[in-house]
Amino acid sequence: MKDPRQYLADQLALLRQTHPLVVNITNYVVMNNTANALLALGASPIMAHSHEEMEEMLTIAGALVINIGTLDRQWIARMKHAAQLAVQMNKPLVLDPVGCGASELRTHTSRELCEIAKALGPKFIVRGNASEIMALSGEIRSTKGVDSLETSDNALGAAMALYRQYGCEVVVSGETDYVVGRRIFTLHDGHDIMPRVTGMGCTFTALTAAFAAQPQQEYLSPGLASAAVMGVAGKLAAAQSQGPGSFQMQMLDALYQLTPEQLAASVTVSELS
Ligand SMILES: Nc1ncnc2c1ncn2[C@@H]1O[C@H](COP(=O)(O)OP(=O)(O)OP(=O)(O)O)[C@@H](O)[C@H]1O
Ligand SMILES: Cc1ncsc1CCO
Ligand SMILES: [Mg+2]
Repeated sequence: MKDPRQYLADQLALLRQTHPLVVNITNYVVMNNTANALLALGASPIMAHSHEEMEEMLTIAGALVINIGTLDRQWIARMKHAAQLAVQMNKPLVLDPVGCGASELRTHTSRELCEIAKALGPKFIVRGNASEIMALSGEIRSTKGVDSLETSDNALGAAMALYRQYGCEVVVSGETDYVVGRRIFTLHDGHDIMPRVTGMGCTFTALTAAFAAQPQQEYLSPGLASAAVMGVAGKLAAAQSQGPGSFQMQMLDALYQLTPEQLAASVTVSELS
């Protein structure tokens, strides 16, 4: 990869030209927020989950999000079907294992989806908070819910284990974001108000899919691009906000206003050697 900053600027500029379509199977809590975040950044969302239309959806889409946030038996069947189609059609898939570790159902379903999606290799990406990534890898058995009890620093080993097991890029969010693939990057942007707004992680996941939908380059790290965008937009939005309510609104505006130059200049990224 050329300089990661140049890569990030190019990725954002490309997204603004191509408006990639992202199909989202996601949870009831965040459907509206994530659709708006994708639009604000310059991508195009569609929320769809029925068996009958999934093949057509993936034909026109650049990538698929599977977010297990409000799963049940029927949704799980839809998620597995969509994941199988994504593999057959070689479409990038980003999994958000929301609440993995909070129930056996969530942990088991996340692992089943990983088993299906691993055939995609680096076109499969897992984005979760530290607790979710540690539970998915088996490093911890249970978690409190959808919010992380662990720091992302503690999840680096689990992320590396998942990368080895499934060949996927693994993105761990938190005060430090870790992007673990063939190379490992850390980012120190964002703001501590972000975990006080529901669905910021789900937005991170959806934006990851928007970058995954971009035409391939020499080395593509959709998680690096989305981590940078979330972090820099988060910093800018927090500076304009009084609390979680105004932050949500400011975040959409920041995603909309963010320029490739600003992204490259403001991101705090380094590579672990
Ligand atoms: N303490 C923090 N300081 C700075 N940024 C943070 C902090 N905690 C989280 N973030 C940022 O907030 C965003 C969401 O990460 P988080 O780990 O809260 O996701 P999550 O737990 O999956 O969220 P949700 O399930 O509500 O969607 C990321 O962009 C991350 O970098
Ligand atoms: C709060 C919550 N519960 C299930 S999904 C979700 C959105 C944030 O992950
Ligand atoms: Mg989450």
